[in-house]
Amino acid sequence: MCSPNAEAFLRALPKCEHHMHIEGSLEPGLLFQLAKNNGVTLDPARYTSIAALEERYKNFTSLDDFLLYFNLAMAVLITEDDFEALTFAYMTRVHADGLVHAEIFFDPQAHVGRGISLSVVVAGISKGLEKAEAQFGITSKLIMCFVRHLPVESALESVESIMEYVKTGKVSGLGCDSTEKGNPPEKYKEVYQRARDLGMKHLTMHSGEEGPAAWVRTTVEELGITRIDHGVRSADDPEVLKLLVDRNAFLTVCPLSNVRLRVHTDVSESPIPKFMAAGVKFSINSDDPAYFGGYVLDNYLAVHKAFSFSKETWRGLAIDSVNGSWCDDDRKKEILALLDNVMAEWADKEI
Ligand code: HPA
Ligand SMILES: [Zn+2]
Repeated sequence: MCSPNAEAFLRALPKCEHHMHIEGSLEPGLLFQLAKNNGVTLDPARYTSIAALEERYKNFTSLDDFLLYFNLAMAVLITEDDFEALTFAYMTRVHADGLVHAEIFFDPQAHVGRGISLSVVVAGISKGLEKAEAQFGITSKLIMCFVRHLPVESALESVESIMEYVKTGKVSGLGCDSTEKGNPPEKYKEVYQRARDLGMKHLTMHSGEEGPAAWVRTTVEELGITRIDHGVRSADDPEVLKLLVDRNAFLTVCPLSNVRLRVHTDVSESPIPKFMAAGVKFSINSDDPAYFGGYVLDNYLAVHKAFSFSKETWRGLAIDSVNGSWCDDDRKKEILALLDNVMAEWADKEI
């Protein structure tokens, strides 16, 4: 347990989230509601009740076991309003957690492949983000991910089709997710190169979640990508940690996800202290909050419970999180000013 003061401090700390799949914020309640609204029949063996589904989510055996549920559930997302509702529900929830900036993934291929047009998906998510900025002041960026379980050709098509939304500013970056085992990063060199050629500026990649530290090395050295989603397996190789520091790389770490997907058995096994000792920069994120037992603050609390950081340490992590963001310098300054205010308010209080 965290003390009430620690919880209040971590809630107040201005937080940025860089690793959250919007489809992974689809709570069982909204899932059943949208299935009903849209007349979607869910597999009755898997989707019996909210409680049963929540129990099943506590027993994922691997990334692929989770991905089965993650991909099945998307069937209920049909209309622009569905995507807007999903996005706004997430933003409302994290506003209460003290999130001030969100960089959000979505998987275009997963939607286009089942007949939902890209324009519907992007318009719905964008509306949810715009409404949240107007109402809560949370700034955001939208990042498309291509999925590793489909052929490279499909990823190339997906990157090409997203460019019209990059040009209008609705989409800001490219990531890569889904099954890691059997899909080493070098397989996707061409996809990232195409994105660069087309003018995509912000690049990130899920790497070193289940795959080895050597794949994080490849991601950095051969693909030239220095934002790494997860990257926790880097801690297995001190040379890779050194490479991450030398290249000023940034990891988006997801502690509760790593426990639910059995990367570690407990948050206390997270390599976060190793990253800090080595000087590797990272942020703390929820990944798929509806599936992994918590939103961004829950992840901060779990880290605090495991490692009992001081206020100053948390301040340093909050600064790294701001600096690792893809927002502009003015927004970074605003968030850092919020952080100064919080630190001043908490100057005389213990956590
Ligand atoms: O953590 C993840 N890893 C890979 N693919 C994913 N798709 C959603 N979340 C994840
Ligand atoms: Zn992820």
